[in-house]
Amino acid sequence: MLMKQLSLFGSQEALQFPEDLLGYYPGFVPAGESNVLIHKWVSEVRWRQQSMQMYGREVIAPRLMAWFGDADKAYTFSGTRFEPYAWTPELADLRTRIEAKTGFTFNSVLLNYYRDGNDSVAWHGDNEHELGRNPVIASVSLGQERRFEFRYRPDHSRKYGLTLENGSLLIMKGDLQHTWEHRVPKSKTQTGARINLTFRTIRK
Ligand SMILES: O=C(O)CCC(=O)C(=O)O
Ligand SMILES: [Fe+2]
Repeated sequence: MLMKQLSLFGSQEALQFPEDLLGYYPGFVPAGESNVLIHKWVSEVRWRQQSMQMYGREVIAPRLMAWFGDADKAYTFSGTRFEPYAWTPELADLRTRIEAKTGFTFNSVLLNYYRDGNDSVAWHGDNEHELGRNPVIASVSLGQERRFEFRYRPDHSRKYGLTLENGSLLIMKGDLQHTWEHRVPKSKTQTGARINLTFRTIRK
């Protein structure tokens, strides 16, 4: 499934993508449940639009964010400190299902709300100090499918992409965050709302 998904901007290089760094599980959240969760979270979550330091400049993040997790697990990225909201029953349930499926454990989750195709996340790696070396990140995507792209840090011309479908679970692991960057580019055609959840382990 992943091989089929990992289409390339170039050609036969797709074969060289280190697949042990990714796991992709389409349909992890059933469509009906996904719909209910999106509607609930769009209206109930206390979303924040962060301003953050990007390449030395203050920029407003082109999406909304919310951070949930164990009370003592604050998270700092791009110069902003996030104090977590407490786990909700739905988020705790999703976490349990991911842990059961993958065998990995998580103590926090970042929600990103992409209101339409103009919302995006720029090239970055989730290699913050709090996540430790070779973090495992479980990414659940709900709603509008969007393109998810990777580029190799030492050579930006090595790029790959996959489509994160409604209800899919993507596992990122190994040294992916240190050796590759990822992004969700803006889209003129994928205009619906999307919520992405990245389950993480804050080490402190
Ligand atoms: O929305 C996504 O699929 C990815 C979000 C992301 O990369 C992040 O929150 O670090
Ligand atoms: Fe990320």
